[in-house]
Amino acid sequence: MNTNPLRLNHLLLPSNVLMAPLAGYTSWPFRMLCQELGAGLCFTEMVSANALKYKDKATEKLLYTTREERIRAVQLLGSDPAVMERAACSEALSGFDIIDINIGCPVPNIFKSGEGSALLANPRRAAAVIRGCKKSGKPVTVKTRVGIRQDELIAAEFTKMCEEAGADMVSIHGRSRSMMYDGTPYYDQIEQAKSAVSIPVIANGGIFSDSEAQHMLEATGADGVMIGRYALQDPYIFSRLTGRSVTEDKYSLLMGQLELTSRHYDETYTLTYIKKLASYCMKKRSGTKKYKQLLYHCGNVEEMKQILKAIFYEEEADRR
Ligand SMILES: Cc1cc2nc3c(=O)[nH]c(=O)nc-3n(C[C@H](O)[C@H](O)[C@H](O)COP(=O)(O)O)c2cc1C
Repeated sequence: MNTNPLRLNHLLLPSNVLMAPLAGYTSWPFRMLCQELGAGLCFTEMVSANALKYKDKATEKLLYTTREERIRAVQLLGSDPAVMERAACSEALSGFDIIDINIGCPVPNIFKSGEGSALLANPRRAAAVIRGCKKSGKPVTVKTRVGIRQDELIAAEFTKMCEEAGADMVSIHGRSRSMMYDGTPYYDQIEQAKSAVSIPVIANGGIFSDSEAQHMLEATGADGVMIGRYALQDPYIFSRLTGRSVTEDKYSLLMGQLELTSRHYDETYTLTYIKKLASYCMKKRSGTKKYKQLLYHCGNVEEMKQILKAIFYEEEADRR
């Protein structure tokens, strides 16, 4: 695929293949991995603007980053412009370069509270939220969907509103809220949105292979693509699409993630994250039930190393 660096306000993203924010996965270790493999930008998972004021341990973990992450993007969830402005300008986010606003989350309790994809029905409020976040002086990006219902798709007008309110980039998940995470994305909606604005538009949704990434780019004319779930099962998609050479096999990659996570997070967090990631990495492989059981009963990091070795090193060696 023809990939290239992407200008976002004053920042130059090294590639136009982006990693989607994924709650429970896109913590600092996984973002570092995607960066190493060629992803142009990664986002924290969504962080509630309201929760920021409590400074609790869970939010602290979500916001963990280091200078080794070259461009740091935090995603905020909220619908009160004043609260969002305060969060975007807060000391807690001072280490981040980009503020991304979640206008796509379909989860019922978030939707009912007027946040996430509910803001698609309230463009004036969404515009005020964007203007509030812009007070941080940082580039502000929006991640949204093509609409709430399939019979009322509004990608072009909503993206135009985002640009007018000051957004520096809009990533569009080509599905409506009602479709949740399934079904063919509306490529035409993303294409119309791209034609309506001059800021970068990123196309997201349903990319599960290199050829689907290529197709997404061609069908929408977008400035880049954003990959979500598929990157968990095959993070190498970033290196293939961007032409970056990588020698590490899956076993070394997972061991690297285990080492990195255990150095920066507590053991409970490390084990939970590695169990989920290793399970994703086993997708499409047969006979993995016994390994999944081993993974889920594993109680410490040393034991986890042995299990990863059995699954990803010895198994692979047997196959060769
Ligand atoms: C487990 C999971 C967690 C997600 N968390 C977030 C999130 O925190 N913020 C967000 O904007 N989107 C979130 N999404 C949506 C993804 O970023 C992406 O838009 C969606 O999965 C479609 O892309 P894909 O088909 O490539 O996975 C999440 C999706 C999944 C499956």
